[in-house]
Amino acid sequence: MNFEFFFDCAHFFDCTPTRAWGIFRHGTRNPSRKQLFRMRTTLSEYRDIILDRGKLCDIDKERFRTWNVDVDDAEQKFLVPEGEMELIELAERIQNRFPSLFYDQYDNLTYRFKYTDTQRAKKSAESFATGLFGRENIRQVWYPRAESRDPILRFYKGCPRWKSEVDKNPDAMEQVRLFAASDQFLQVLRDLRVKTGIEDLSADDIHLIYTTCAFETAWDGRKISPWCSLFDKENIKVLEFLEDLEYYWIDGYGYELTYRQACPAGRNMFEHLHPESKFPNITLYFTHSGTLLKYLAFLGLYRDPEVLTHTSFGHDYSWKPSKIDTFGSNLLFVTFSCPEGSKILSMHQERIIQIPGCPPDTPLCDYKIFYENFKDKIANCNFVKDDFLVIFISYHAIWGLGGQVMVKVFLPGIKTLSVT
Ligand SMILES: O=C(O)[C@@H](COP(=O)(O)O)OP(=O)(O)O
Repeated sequence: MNFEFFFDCAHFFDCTPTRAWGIFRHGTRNPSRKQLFRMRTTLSEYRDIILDRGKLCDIDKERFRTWNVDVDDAEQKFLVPEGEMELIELAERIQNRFPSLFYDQYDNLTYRFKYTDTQRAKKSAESFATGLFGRENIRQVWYPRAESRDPILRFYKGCPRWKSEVDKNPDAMEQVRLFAASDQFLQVLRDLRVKTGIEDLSADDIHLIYTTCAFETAWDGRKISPWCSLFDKENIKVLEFLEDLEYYWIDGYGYELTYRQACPAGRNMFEHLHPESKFPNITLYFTHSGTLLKYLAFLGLYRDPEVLTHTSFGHDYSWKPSKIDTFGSNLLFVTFSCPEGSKILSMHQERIIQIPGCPPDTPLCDYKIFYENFKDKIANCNFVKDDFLVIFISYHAIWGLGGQVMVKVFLPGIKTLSVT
């Protein structure tokens, strides 16, 4: 069903929006220090070779002639002006859609913002607040202390089991390695070696060129990055697929542990969306790519019937991080009070989405049905953290009402955090 028709309706017939819970990736940022270093060294050297013997038209060569890296190391991964605008405008659009819920006056009983302990997430939260309340009013906004290993906003940072079994597990990259050895990828390598005139250009170099093209396009869509001119459409499809594959196996459906560990965030969502929740009406979290992807998989979104492997190239599939995990990616859930009970509206990238298990023919899902879909995952969300077994026992389990007792059991010698 096409839900666009409902898109501008803050009120669905007799329903009124009462609560919201949103999780956002920060906006467009600078590359990491390591990437900046490689851009300054490797790419500057390649720029000179391309100018000398690259097979490009004059206009593309001209772009290379004036190219340099203009980002200070001290600002690695910082939010850029474009990223601020993304969050300001996103907030304005959300407010326009739900004006009665997203008031333009801040008060800490209505709003709760939280960001991770990074400049880009903090600045994104502040930009979002600017969009809601206006630049002159944002000093009143209160933010809780940011945590580097926030158990909700960046749950995987505190999960050594995921780190060893998935993130650092060489097997998790097997499909990526196989695709990097495929004819399709080797063709990209050949194409780029001819265009650049660099005979020993490596797969790593191609990745660096591809991400530089992506960053420079994100910073200013009106400017053409010279590095993009090295690719044709087919090359881009191949490189996009390689990234999709990597994110699938590291941050998505490849391993169940990856998305099961998102259950504390899921529980938090229900605690805040419940119609009788005592938390502020609007909760907004500003975090990272890794969180958004794992949370999408926790929700069962963009799941393909077939496992994504190196042979899936050219097939139709939904797990596309270049669309579902862009800078400024957003997931927003809104509780509606309706005559027949409470309902949930789910939105991803500002479009209404259907959560698996919810009826396909209506944008609003009964709160009870919505909760039922996740009840088991939330009830079986047990973590071992440091020396303590931390068990969340939910009371009022029905409807996931926001109440729980945290029990810590001392377990000497156990240092892993795991989802059981
Ligand atoms: O912090 C970063 O470098 C990446 C990966 O973060 P994790 O998945 O490691 O949190 O996320 P981004 O900030 O771009 O959203």
